[in-house]
Amino acid sequence: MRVARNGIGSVPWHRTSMRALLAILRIGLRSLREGGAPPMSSSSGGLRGASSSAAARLALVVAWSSLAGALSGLLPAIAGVALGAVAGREAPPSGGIGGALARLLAGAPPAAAVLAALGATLVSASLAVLSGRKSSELGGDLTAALRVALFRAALFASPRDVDAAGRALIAAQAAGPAPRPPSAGPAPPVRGAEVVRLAIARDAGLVADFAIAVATGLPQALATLAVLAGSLVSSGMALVLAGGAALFAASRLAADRASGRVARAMREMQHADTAVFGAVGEALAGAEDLRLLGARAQAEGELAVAARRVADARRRFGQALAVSGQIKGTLAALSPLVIVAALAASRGGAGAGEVGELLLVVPLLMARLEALDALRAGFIERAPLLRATLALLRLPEHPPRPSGGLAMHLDGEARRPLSIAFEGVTFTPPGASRPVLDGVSLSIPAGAVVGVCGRSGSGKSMLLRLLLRLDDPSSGAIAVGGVDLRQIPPEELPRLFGVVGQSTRLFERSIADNLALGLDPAPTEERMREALRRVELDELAGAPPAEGEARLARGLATEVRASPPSLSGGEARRLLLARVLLREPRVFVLDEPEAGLPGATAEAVLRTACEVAAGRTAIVVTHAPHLLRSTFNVLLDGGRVAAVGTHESLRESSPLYRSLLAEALQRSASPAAG
Ligand SMILES: Nc1ncnc2c1ncn2[C@@H]1O[C@H](COP(=O)(O)OP(=O)(O)OP(=O)(O)O)[C@@H](O)[C@H]1O
Repeated sequence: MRVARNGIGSVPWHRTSMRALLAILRIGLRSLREGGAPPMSSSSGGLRGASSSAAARLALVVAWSSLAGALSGLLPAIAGVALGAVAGREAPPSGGIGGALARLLAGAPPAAAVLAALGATLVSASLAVLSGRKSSELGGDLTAALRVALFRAALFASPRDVDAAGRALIAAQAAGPAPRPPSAGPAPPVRGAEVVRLAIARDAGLVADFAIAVATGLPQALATLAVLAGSLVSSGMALVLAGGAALFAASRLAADRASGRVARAMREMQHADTAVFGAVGEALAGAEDLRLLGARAQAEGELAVAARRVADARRRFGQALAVSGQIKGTLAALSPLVIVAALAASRGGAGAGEVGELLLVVPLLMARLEALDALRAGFIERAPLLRATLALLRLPEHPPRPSGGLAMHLDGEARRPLSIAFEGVTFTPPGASRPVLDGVSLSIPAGAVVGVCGRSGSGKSMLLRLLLRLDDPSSGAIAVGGVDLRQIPPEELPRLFGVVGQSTRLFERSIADNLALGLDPAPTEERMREALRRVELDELAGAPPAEGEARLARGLATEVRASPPSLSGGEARRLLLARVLLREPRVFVLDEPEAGLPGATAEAVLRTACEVAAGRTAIVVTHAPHLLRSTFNVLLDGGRVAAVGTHESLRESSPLYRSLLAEALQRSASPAAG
């Protein structure tokens, strides 16, 4: 028996895969029921129409499939009776379903028996078509619902966890005794987030299709086999059942090794596909950087390696599939032997009806056993995919919600500024050997604008990450307005903090859409224009061009493009500030809002930022302390608070501050900086 490598222990594959599939199905159906929208969303979501009692639809599909399967199990007996009637046999078959049917039709003209057989065949085929249609509809809806559920899980989780899950997914696909691909050089790098993107785009469909195949194929095959078994045993043809089962068992044993190879080849192929997807995503996003670095040929080479691996894996998959198919085909071709053996056992006592029934029973028996085997192989092949998909769906939400009684809301209070307190905050990144922040205690009064400075790598950005709950302290606590951050529901954080960070980005949509992102109701155009004017972006506010100015004024409908960029660095930074302004946050968090801008622009942007923040609590990280002459400043060194004070007092008391000041002044004075 195959044993799953899933970290759960030595649990057989079929139990873990089946459990994973059921759990995924439950999550998918729940997502379908919820309309595919996250619980906090106010929109109804596009799937709600399709979601009406998803579980009931699934139950109906299972019922149709079972009925279609049971009826097709009856068809050989019905056809046998019809053949017997046409052949003019006097005595009806003694036992079984055939006997019962023959007795039912006794005395009826042969044409009636033939019509009954045709009618039953038609009904069975119609049921199968109906169940097929319903199941493919459900499969489409389930794919959409799983995509949404996977996307939501990834979006609400910590990026660290998403990256780790993506890497684990690839590791699971690579697990097992798959032969290392012989060609194509070193393995392409794995990008966790890209793997998760592919899981949402591709794997959701694979998993949904498999779930529906199991939900329809399993009951159909079992129902047919149960009816066939009942019919054969009751009519004294148990030998046919035993012969068919023996032949199938032999085929399964022979094909088992081959389907193991198919499973490994399939995983290898998915792995290689993922590498291509990751390489394409990264290279296209950084195409201009690659060109400027002269690294386009290298990127092309890496993609070629990944693409060659897919070709190799596909070839091996095709070979393994052909061998496994041949083994099954050859043994299926031997199935007439079972008929011959059954006829020999009847010692010539079989009439046309029985012969006809046997001719239909054996292929049907083999087909249904093979359908069951295909599902079994499917479970083996997809075991890593199912487990990894479930792990993705179960990614913990970040930041975690406060448990019921602990939740505190800052919303009810007047919109007065809030104080901030760091108390003995230490943070060591997962896997790192030493803390990035070490016992930081800091008290920021309500309404103060505080500058944070320090050398590169001193922990300035990390301090802000912890305040924004992008990470949580390893020890110590942070309080805002006297409330521990961990007690504030995560959905309230966007209204609490207005952030312009080093990597805060605009999205590829209009300026108005960028400004309104996350605000419900969206601000009026007039409010947007006012915010743009406050950050000195009059041109984007739609003001007419100055007299004699050739450039046409750009307005709120102007599309933001990242590559090539449609806004200058300074414009983009000001637009981010306008976005923060519109949110009316309680605390401004600005991480080097002037970074990368030339001297005069940097100073102007920082001045605007401080004006925007005036009267509210604000933390401004900057490399240029001289830009924060009027604020109370905190100096970080090696993850610790080295000194606090006004610009003047720090200049007098701290050699580190003086040297940072000198470096910053030198930078802003040098032509390269401006
Ligand atoms: N996941 C991590 N694992 C290990 N070290 C990390 C991790 N994240 C950050 N660090 C380290 O923590 C230190 C502080 O980083 P941080 O980004 O806060 O510095 P900073 O003061 O903002 O620097 P800069 O001014 O250059 O932006 C750096 O040395 C950085 O390499």
